[in-house]
Parts: sequence; C-alpha cells; structure tokens
Amino acid sequence: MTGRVAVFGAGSWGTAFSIVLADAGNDVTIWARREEVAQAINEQHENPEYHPGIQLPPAIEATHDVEKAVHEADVVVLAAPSQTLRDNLVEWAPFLPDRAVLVSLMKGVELGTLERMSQVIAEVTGAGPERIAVVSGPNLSPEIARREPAAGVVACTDEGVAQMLQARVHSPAFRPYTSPDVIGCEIGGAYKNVVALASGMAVGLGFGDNTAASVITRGLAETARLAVKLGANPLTLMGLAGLGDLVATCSSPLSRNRTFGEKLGRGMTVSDIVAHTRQVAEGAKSCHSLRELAARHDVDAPVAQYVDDVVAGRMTAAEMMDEVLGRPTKAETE
Ligand SMILES: NC(=O)C1=CN([C@@H]2O[C@H](COP(=O)(O)OP(=O)(O)OC[C@H]3O[C@@H](n4cnc5c(N)ncnc54)[C@H](O)[C@@H]3O)[C@@H](O)[C@H]2O)C=CC1
Ligand SMILES: O=C(CO)COP(=O)(O)O
Repeated sequence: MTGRVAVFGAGSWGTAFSIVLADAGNDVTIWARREEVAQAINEQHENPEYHPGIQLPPAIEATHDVEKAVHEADVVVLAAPSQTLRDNLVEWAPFLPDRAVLVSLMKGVELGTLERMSQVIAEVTGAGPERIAVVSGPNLSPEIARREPAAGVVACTDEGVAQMLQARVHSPAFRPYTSPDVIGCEIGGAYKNVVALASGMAVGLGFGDNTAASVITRGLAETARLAVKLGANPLTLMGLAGLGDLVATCSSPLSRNRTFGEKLGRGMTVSDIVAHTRQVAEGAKSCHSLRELAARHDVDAPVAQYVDDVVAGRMTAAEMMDEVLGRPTKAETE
C-alpha cells in the first residue's frame, strides 16, 4: 500500500523515518523549518546537517512551505521537539487535510499541561482517536538511516488505521507491529529518555553494567507503574516501545539522552551541555513533566524525581546515586 506522506521535521528522526517511508513505497515530502535544509535535501539528496553521507531516495523531496508539504498527503507524520509541537501545530493545523491520519514520532510529555503528544494533537487539530497514531520503538535514527534492521510499533486505537499504517511503513529493513495501546507506547517512549539520562549518569560516574542494568530495570518498573495507572496494557511496556526502546537508548552512545546524562555524570552543567548540543534530548524536559504526572496520579517515581533534581541543578549525579541507594528498601514488585 503506497501514497503520499508529509513529514513535519527535517531533523534526525524526521529524515531517517522518511527513508523508511520511501523504501516502503511512499512519496514523501519533508517540511523543513529552515529553507536551506529543504534546499539541500532537494539539490544534494542528502541532509548534511543531520545525516551526512546518507543518500536520500529520489521519492523524498522537501519544502519550507506548509501547504505544499501536505498537498495530496493522506498521512501526516509529526517529528518536531515535543515542547514546540503545540505552537507548531497551531500554525500547521489550518493546512492539514481533513481526513489525513496524524502520526506522532515524538517521545515527550508537554511541560505544564502534562499531556502526551497524541493529546496535544487531538486538542489542537480536533482530530478524533481514529485519526491519531504513534510510531515508537528502539529506533536510533543513525542506524535507521543506514537501513540496519529494526522493528517498531504502530499504535492507534482504530485497528484498521493501525494496519493501514503498518503497511505504509513496512520497508525491507523496518518491521512494524500494530498495537491499540497509544498510552503505553507514548509513556514508554517518553520515560525511556529519562531513564537513559540516569543510565548515562551512571556511565559518566564510571560505573559498569550492573549499575546500568539496575537503573534500566527499576526504570522500567517505574514506567510500567505510571503507564498502567494511566490505562496502558502492562505487556506494552515489555515490548518494543517499552523494554526494547529502553535497552537501545540506555545502551547506545548514539542516544542523545544517554550522552546528556553521561556528561552530567562527568560533572558538566546543563547549560554547558545545552550550549554544545544542537539536537533535542527530550528527557531533560520530560523528567519534570513525568515527575509531575506521576505525582498527580500518586505514583512513586524516584527516577524521574532524581533526574529532574539533577537537571534542575538541585543535586549532582553522584548525590543522586547516594540518594537512590539510601532509599528505604521494599519488595521488588511493590
Ligand atoms: N533521533 C532519534 O533517533 C529519534 C527521535 N525520536 C523523537 O523524535 C522527535 C524529534 O527528534 P529528532 O528529529 O531526533 O530531533 P532533532 O533535534 O534532530 O530535530 C528536531 C527538528 O525539529 C526542528 N525544530 C527545532 N525547534 C523547532 C521549533 N521551534 N519549531 C519547529 N521545528 C523545530 C529542528 O529544526 C529539526 O528539524 C523527538 O521527540 C525524539 O524523541 C524518536 C525516535 C528516534
Ligand atoms: O528514541 C530514540 C531511539 O529509539 C532516540 O533516542 P535519543 O533521543 O536519546 O537519541
């Protein structure tokens, strides 16, 4: 099944996912915030800023014009930073085709409203749940852009729409599974970034695999506690959008969140790190929104809480480790 897809966001993931879409047979138009990025994609068939050296397929073109980007698109993919999505959508919404399915690639929770990205999309565009989907999973963009084999989850409460999207994103290197669990996929995706910050801090502090595995496992327990409270299927957290993404992100030096955490662990300040990082590390913001979301639902969330404290400069990474180990002991499944 093929067609025309608009991808909003010419960053790491918007560009890499466009390769998946093109390889799956779609014609793709990327909307780029900066004119020069659109021009480079059209003229050099490359996104030199985000994926230098990767040749983009001929089915991918780019534009800075929103109306042109969505022309004849029946699927619109959103790949902006989570904290700017609302403002972006206010601009884009008047141009979105009435029946297009809106697909979030984003892994964050909005500060202030504490909304997941599908909720922001519903609120700003007025689209119903049958028109809103999420793609998530262990999908580090440099590997996807190199067409290394990977799998992901396409979640939509409407099974038919999930299956349609599954066919549209199924490329020789990318194997998509369907799921009705939008909440589980989104909480899994946002939370793993926060856990990757903690895991990166452990690496930066010089600790080894036992520490990393303990952080990952307790992070997964925390993710599942909140996701289930919000209505997710616990099995989603054991799947690609939960454990799968958590392992990839916490283990890979390619992860921006893990790298950010590693720098915190080595004693760099947030402002120093941000000054030297161009790309988004969603966990540095979502640690706060997830902490608040957990508090609102009376869920114990020490990882989000401590990571937020370190990012806000209230505690060092080393102090965080001491605090975590000094917590009262309890049963593992509590
Ligand atoms: N890079 C990856 O491996 C993956 C990223 N994601 C998620 O995808 C989302 C996008 O991430 P990336 O593409 O990796 O980030 P990025 O930092 O590489 O690119 C972000 C894109 O958004 C644009 N942008 C920045 N500020 C903006 C604004 N105010 N308004 C509109 N556009 C703006 C940038 O120009 C760029 O095109 C994030 O939520 C991330 O967690 C999900 C899976 C994999
Ligand atoms: O979501 C990702 C992999 O699935 C990308 O992780 P980072 O944003 O930490 O690079």
